This record gives sequence, structure tokens and C-alpha cells, in this order.
Amino acid sequence: MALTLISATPSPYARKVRIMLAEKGVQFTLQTEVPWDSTTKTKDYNPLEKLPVLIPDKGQPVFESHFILEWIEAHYPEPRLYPPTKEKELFAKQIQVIADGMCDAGVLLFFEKQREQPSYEWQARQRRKLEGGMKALSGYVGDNEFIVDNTFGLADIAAGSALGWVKVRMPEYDWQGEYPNLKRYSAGLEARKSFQESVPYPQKISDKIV
Ligand SMILES: N[C@@H](CCC(=O)N[C@@H](CS(=O)(=O)O)C(=O)NCC(=O)O)C(=O)O
Repeated sequence: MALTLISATPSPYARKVRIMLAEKGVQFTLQTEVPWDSTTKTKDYNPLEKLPVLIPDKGQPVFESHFILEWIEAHYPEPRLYPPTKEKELFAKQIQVIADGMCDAGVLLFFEKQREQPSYEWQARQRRKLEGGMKALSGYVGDNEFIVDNTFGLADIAAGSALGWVKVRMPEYDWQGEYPNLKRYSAGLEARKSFQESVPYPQKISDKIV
């Protein structure tokens, strides 16, 4: 089955998908876009007009990153990247909720800063969510190399992608100084080939969006 992934250079959500496909050795075509520009093709495949979108050459487009990862694990089960028991799988998914939520808050913060009259209160609210998530991740990582059973998997893909995104998109946020264990954890993940092949970087947005 041929796969195409609609992605964007800074996208932490798309990076999760790129990392999982790479860790499973699944070949795919990377279609890099700016989802905020009128040139994007996302609306042709996702009624919510968001990337990532995974497009199999047979069947329906798959969208929403956490669902795309489940779809990949179901169709390409080896090597397993979801924990072996339901309880541990649910725990890994809860870590993904925290990681994705940090990115959601960070994205809202990023665009709020570009408004003609940014709301201080709204920025403070989003920053609290980001910082709260960071503290929670630090607690879950502890002194381990990986979060669930100290085995690389879904939780690390999600947490690692979120940390990599904050590092690029919010260089002023010194989470690595505040949480040395997260600095160590993130560096360990970024050394993996799947992470090295998908390092995020800013995109140029042409259209006015906020
Ligand atoms: N919950 C979604 C979030 C995806 C998302 O917000 N994607 C952004 C691009 S990026 O933030 O990942 O770079 C997008 O397409 N935004 C366009 C839009 O929201 O209209 C997921 O996990 O896939």
C-alpha cells in the first residue's frame, strides 16, 4: 500500500507520524505544505482542514494525529509501539494527551502574539497549560530513558515531538534549565534516526490568518 503524508515543517503532530512510520520502516511520500496558506491541499482530504493527513492509495484519508498513529499501529504492527497491556496503552495515550495539549496551547500562544491587540490574559492561560504539561512530563519521565516500562513507544514519540517543538518554536522558554531530566530525555530521543530525519523548523506563512 502506497502512503502519502501531508505535513508541515514545524508540525509536532505531523512529526509524531513521521517518527512512527520511520521506526516501523514504513515507506511513505512526504508532501510538505503550509496549511495556513490558500495553496494547501488539506481541505481536499480533511473536512477540518488540518494536517497531518495520511493518504493511502487504497481507502480513505486518515486525519487527526493520535488516530493516524493508531491506524499505523493497526496496519503495521511490528515493531510494536503501543504498550502490550490495555492499562499501559491507556497510560501512554494519556501522555499523548498531555503532549498534544502542550502543543495546542503553544500554537494558540504563537498566533495570539501576532494579533493586533494580543490578550495578556489569554496568553497567560495558554502559557499555564504549556508549563503545567511540562511539569507533568518531568514527573512521568523521572530518571528513565523512556516513559512506559522504560521501553520506547507511543508516549515517547508524543512527548519527544512536543519537547522538540517547544525547543524550536519557543526558544525563550528555559524548560531544559527548569527540568534537567527532560533535557536528558529529549536529547536521548533526538539522537534516534527517526527523530533526526524529522527535526522541525519554522515555515513562511504567506496568507493573513489572525
Ligand atoms: N489535533 C490535530 C492538530 C493538527 C493541527 O493543528 N495542525 C495544524 C498545523 S501544525 O500546527 O501542526 O503545524 C493545522 O493544520 N492548522 C490549520 C488549521 O487549524 O486550520 C492533530 O493532532 O492532528
